[in-house]
Amino acid sequence: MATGPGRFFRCACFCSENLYVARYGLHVRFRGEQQLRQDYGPVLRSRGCVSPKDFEQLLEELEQEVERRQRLGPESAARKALIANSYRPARLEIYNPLQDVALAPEFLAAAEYSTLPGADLEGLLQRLETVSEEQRIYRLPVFTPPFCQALLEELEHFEQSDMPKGRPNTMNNYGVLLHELGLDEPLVTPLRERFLQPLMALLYPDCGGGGLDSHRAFVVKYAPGQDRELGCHYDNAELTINVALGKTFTGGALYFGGLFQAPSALAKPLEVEHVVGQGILHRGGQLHGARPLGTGERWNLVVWLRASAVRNRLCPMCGRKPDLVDDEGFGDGFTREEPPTVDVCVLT
Ligand SMILES: O=C(O)CCC(=O)C(=O)O
Ligand SMILES: [Fe+2]
Repeated sequence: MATGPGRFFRCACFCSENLYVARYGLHVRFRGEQQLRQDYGPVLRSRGCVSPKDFEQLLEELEQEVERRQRLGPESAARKALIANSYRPARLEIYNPLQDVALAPEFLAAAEYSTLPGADLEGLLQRLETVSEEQRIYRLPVFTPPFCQALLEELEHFEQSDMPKGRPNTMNNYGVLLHELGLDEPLVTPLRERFLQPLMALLYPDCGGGGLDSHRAFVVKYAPGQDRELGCHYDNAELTINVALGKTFTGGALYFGGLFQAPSALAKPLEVEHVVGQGILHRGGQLHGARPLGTGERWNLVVWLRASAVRNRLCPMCGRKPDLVDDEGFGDGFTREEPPTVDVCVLT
């Protein structure tokens, strides 16, 4: 069902900033031909956009991408309504409210610890793996193997159905938007509110971890003949959890650089292998990408976690005060409300 304009908004920059050109491995700002030539002429040439035809093709692609982004909200709501009316799930239990039995014991223990009155960061760090202390990247088991399996089966069933499918984000072409499938309410929102929120509040209090009030959740799929890797980017999120669901694969490790707000280039990226069932926690602003898939298929659940109290001050995508535009559902997590007083500081 379409939710229409509501509490959450997106920033107008969505249609003009951070347009991804996979062929040249570049994110660009786009306001028209002249601006594109002026701002990106040399770097585009250095990446192989040399002939007038190359440039014309790029222009056309960018214009199409802007139009696609402008249509995104209403089209997504229409898909969601159609799926709710006509799609027959294979694994109905996935649509039941999230049960503790779906969650790995380590995840339950870490989340439960985090809700205790005396809980602190040191205690939580004993209950998860620190991948990088400096970069504040952590990992822990999230779902049980049977739940991963059931979710994968359901996602594959949906993929093979004749239902309309949206792209998970502006860089991945294959996967599933969980809110379109109706999985936000039973699965992702409880996961965020009951489990991720207490964890993130201890791990990242300075990034809005204690004030997560919306999310965008999707599954990315990598397979031969489809997407195989993901370019370097930062997420439109304060915090991200990325859970490997399966299937069996080689390659596809995540690599991390510095924070986009303080780029130190990707001189020596940190490589982090995906482990099926486990989730990697990182700051949305941490530059990262995914290495090429070797063999098999890789499906990962990615939840971009948003804290309006942080993003209302500064849109992470354009770096300015957000220019609010109505949107469907959680939009891009901006609100008009005065931010509640939470312990946040803007990253610099
Ligand atoms: O492929 C992956 O595991 C990373 C996906 C990702 O970074 C994203 O979708 O934001
Ligand atoms: Fe990402």
